[in-house]
Amino acid sequence: MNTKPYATRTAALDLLVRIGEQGGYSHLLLDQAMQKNHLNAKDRALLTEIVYGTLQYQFRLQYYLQPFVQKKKIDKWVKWLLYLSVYQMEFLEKVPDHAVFHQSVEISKQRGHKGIANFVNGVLRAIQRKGVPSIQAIEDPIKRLSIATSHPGWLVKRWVDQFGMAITEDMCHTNLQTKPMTIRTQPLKRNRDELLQQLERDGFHVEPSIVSNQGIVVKEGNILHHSVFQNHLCTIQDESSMLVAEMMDIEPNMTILDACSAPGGKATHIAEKLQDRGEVIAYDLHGKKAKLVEQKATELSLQSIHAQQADARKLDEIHEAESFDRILVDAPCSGLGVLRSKPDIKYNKVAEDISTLADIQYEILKKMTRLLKKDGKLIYSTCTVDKEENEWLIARLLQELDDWEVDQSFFEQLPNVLSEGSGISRYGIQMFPQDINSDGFFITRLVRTSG
Ligand SMILES: C[S@@+](CC[C@H](N)C(=O)[O-])C[C@H]1O[C@@H](n2cnc3c(N)ncnc32)[C@H](O)[C@@H]1O
Repeated sequence: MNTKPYATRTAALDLLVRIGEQGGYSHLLLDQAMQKNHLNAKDRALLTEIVYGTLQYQFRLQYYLQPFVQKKKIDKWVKWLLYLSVYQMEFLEKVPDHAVFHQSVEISKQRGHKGIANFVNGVLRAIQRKGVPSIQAIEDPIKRLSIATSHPGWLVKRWVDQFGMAITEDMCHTNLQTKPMTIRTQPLKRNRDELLQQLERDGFHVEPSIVSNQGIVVKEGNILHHSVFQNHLCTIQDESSMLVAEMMDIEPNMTILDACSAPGGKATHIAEKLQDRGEVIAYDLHGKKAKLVEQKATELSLQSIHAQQADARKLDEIHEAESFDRILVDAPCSGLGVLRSKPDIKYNKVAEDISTLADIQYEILKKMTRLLKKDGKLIYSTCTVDKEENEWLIARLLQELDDWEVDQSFFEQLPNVLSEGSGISRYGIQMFPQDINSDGFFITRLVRTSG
């Protein structure tokens, strides 16, 4: 008997219970499960699809199941087994219903008993017979969008209040789609044109990024298995994330502070922009994470990065005032711009988390103003879509510090494709995931007022 289908579905079920009930990180646990179960490439792809798909559509699956399960009390693992089964029936055309029934029943018997197997079988067959309930029948537009795209109601409402229905709708739907892999060349090792040509020759479908002259969008092909990735000629980075260092206006020989730097995606990009001449002083609150920055710098053969542990809120005790040409605060944030790769975030965050984070972001940013040279530039970024952590935070800071302003040349230097987008405000740019099919990010650049 081929046990592989059970191995993949059983692994998917274990992961979903762990992530869904205990709040584990989806990307880390998925990696571990793949290694532990020795799955081949096809099963890895199926496991990823089932785990991410079920997590992404959790609310919609719950809505689909509700009329069939009603108020019956079921174990958590049975709930997740039903979710992953209905996900396959509704979203995966290549998996036939009879295979889903068979595997779900077998898993129910192995993990529970015959009574559970009968229940699961009954629910799934009733869904096949009667069909799932209609989403269009939900009258309230916020609730309809929340269920259809499986985002918490409070978050949909918050986004609609802050950005309007059209942007929110687009964003929620984009959050369910996969995003192309993007890489950043290490230009001191290999220039982008050469890398593009090499990858094309090797059968990849690649395109140059429109926001970074080091970026490449990999439309087809698995870069993780290619020597250019394994030999660290490039690194994986989202395009919005690449835009941060692009907007720092960096020149060689500068002294740059990266206050919240782990795992080092932007610190290494900054060092590359410096042509590895100058200094990148990189900190992170966690010592172990600061080590990751060092490791990434070593992999990419960058000498100009010095990473250490420190709380960014106390850096004025370590460094003298006006020490840096550029300071980056890529702040700890709610991560609402990266829901495509980390779907668990949307279920775990609550509105109060945002206010707590905004206080920390404010404190870090304010401390940094002392450390910047008179003619320096302070860059603030988050991978989130929320005004309290972004525009309103900058507005609050500028109200308190009347000798600071948003650097107007920042807007002139934005790539054309973004310069007239809906996310531009006087406080910076809010990139939505749908803008260039990348992560949601906020970026701005502050300077002291002249005169
Ligand atoms: C968004 S991540 C930074 C990502 C990084 N810049 C990159 O591009 O790879 C935010 C980082 O801030 C760190 N952090 C959180 N609170 C901090 C604090 N008070 N001081 C310094 N770092 C902090 C977190 O550990 C986390 O690694």
